[in-house]
Amino acid sequence: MTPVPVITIDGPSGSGKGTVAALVARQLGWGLLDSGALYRLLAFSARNHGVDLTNEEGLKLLAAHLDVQFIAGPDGQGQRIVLEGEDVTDSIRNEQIGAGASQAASLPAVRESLLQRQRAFQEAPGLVADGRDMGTVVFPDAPLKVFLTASAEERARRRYNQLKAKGDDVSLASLLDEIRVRDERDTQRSVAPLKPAADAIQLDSTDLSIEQVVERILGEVALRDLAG
Ligand SMILES: Nc1ncnc2c1ncn2[C@@H]1O[C@H](COP(=O)(O)OP(=O)(O)OP(=O)(O)O)[C@@H](O)[C@H]1O
Ligand SMILES: Nc1ccn([C@H]2C[C@H](O)[C@@H](COP(=O)(O)O)O2)c(=O)n1
Repeated sequence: MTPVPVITIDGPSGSGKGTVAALVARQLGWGLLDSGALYRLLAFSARNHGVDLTNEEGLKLLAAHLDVQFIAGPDGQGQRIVLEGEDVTDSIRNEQIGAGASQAASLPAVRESLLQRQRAFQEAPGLVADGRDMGTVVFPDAPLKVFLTASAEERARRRYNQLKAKGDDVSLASLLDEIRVRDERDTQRSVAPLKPAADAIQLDSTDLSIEQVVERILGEVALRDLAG
């Protein structure tokens, strides 16, 4: 039987993975895995349940029992994320939860605990999965792997514009610092560090628009005849 095709999009924070993955998935009519959301949900849940982000055993248990639903939005709208019956889609999108997610994600037992949950997203007709280790660990046999980057300055600028548009009070300099700290932790951890898979296509989006990145990826899909 032909395996369900997976496109993996890995890269550092703010490179545009989530935005591009959602657009590619929508264009192909495939499912979407926002793996970073799982680590964010864990950090959010840990805060709610009073579990310290260094408590590996406690986080492992929490990860194994995360009561979460990803609900596809109506056409043209993003998916909603529901944790223990509460819509937390927006509450998990801030730099504090992002930093907590990065901290929890450095613990081997936490990653192991979330592995099967991520692989269960591989359903017909196909899956677009974004994160840090989609191509290296979670879906090593994916027929198309993309490693999406952009300069730290450009990523901080994108994040600044995104948060400003939401009405958040943010500073470009501190966002750049946070991005650098997160890059350092995500690339230097001992398990599943952020790095391109040996067979990944590397795409620097610093000077590309979102539409150009999506087009490049869809071009690779067509080259490999993945969409049937
Ligand atoms: N090529 C691009 N040009 C300009 N802006 C972009 C580009 N790609 C993404 N953006 C914008 O940058 C912001 C961050 O993008 P996104 O959330 O997709 O990044 P990410 O890599 O998924 O980050 P994280 O890993 O922290 O979730 C969004 O506001 C998005 O619209
Ligand atoms: N596959 C993944 C996805 C995410 N993480 C960690 C590291 C990130 O800093 C944090 C938040 O992810 P984001 O939502 O910003 O993509 O979660 C990881 O280790 N592996």
